[in-house]
Amino acid sequence: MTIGPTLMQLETVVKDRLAAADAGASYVASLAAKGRGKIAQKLGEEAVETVIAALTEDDAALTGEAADLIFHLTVLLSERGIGWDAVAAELARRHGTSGHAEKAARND
Ligand SMILES: N=c1c2ncn([C@@H]3O[C@H](COP(=O)(O)OP(=O)(O)OP(=O)(O)O)[C@@H](O)[C@H]3O)c2ncn1[C@@H]1O[C@H](COP(=O)(O)O)[C@@H](O)[C@H]1O
Repeated sequence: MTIGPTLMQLETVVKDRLAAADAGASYVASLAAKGRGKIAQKLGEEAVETVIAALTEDDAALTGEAADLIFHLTVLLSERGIGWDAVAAELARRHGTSGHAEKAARND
């Protein structure tokens, strides 16, 4: 199992749900209907849960929280119109650049 195709499949489904006129039984559509702030809030909650799992829980729990985190990040990026291809391009641009050099380039 590789992450790339899985993320692209998820992104396709998420974009489809975001475009749906009727939220119906879709979690993605119902979350998006509450607004970008709510999606961002959920992402933040999942990030905290991931950190807690990393520090206090087993590998299975951490893996589950990581999946929740990436799912909600996919929803937020898609709602902003940003695809995983753009994130992949940014990571590829950084590849071979040391983290310190990258930080200096961003001047932070
Ligand atoms: N990967 C996921 C996924 N991961 C987590 N979740 C949902 O994310 C929600 C938030 O998790 P929480 O632990 O915070 O649970 P909660 O207390 O019910 O959430 P809130 O009431 O606080 O919003 C849960 O309802 C999970 O079911 C997901 N819902 C959907 N997907 C994918 O998105 C696709 C589209 O889903 P629908 O929009 O439901 O058709 C699906 O086919 C899946 O591939």
